[in-house]
Amino acid sequence: MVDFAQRDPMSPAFWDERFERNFTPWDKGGVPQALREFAAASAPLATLIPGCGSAYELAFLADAGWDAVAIDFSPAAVVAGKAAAGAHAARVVEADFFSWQPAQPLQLIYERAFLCALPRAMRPQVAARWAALLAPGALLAGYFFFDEAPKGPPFGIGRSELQALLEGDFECIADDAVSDSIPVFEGKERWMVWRRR
Ligand SMILES: C[S@@+](CC[C@H](N)C(=O)[O-])C[C@H]1O[C@@H](n2cnc3c(N)ncnc32)[C@H](O)[C@@H]1O
Repeated sequence: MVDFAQRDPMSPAFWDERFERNFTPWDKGGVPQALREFAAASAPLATLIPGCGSAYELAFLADAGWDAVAIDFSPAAVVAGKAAAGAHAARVVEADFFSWQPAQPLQLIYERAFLCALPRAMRPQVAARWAALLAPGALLAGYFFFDEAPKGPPFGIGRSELQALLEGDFECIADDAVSDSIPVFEGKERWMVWRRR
């Protein structure tokens, strides 16, 4: 019998199936360079990593003294994330981004391959949730995937579409080329930092 949940990226089963058969072409296998540089230049921030997958960034930030939590709604992703997090495994939590509530105010949401994992129609809801979770001055920082291919995931976005999506609630304060992309994102991703208005 066909399991339709496995064809819907809004369903945890879609992602479970990929983690369980080790088909994770978005997975960098480590911490990307621009995040390393951002963290080195910043005081520790209370950070959320939504749709964390393998969550390499969680241990990196926690080891540096950041109060970071990583969430994913796929149980198989959480298993992978906890394994990568080692001593910080308790900070990798099974939760849905759209209903999870922070225990304390967030200062940063880190984005990598989460926005592009969801159907294009979900973008206004993702942006609204980012805005709701961040107080004025807090940051949304990470990797944004620019592409026009209709099929996904990953579902790329256009530059003007991203601007229109975020400019009501966020101001872009960094927009940089990425030096260490993996093949699926090569030449099509930017490191961006957006500050909540
Ligand atoms: C393409 S993967 C990216 C994983 C990770 N951010 C990375 O860079 O490797 C997308 C992840 O988002 C998770 N996800 C999708 N929708 C979610 C939701 N509503 N709440 C929490 N996690 C979600 C999936 O389970 C999957 O692990």
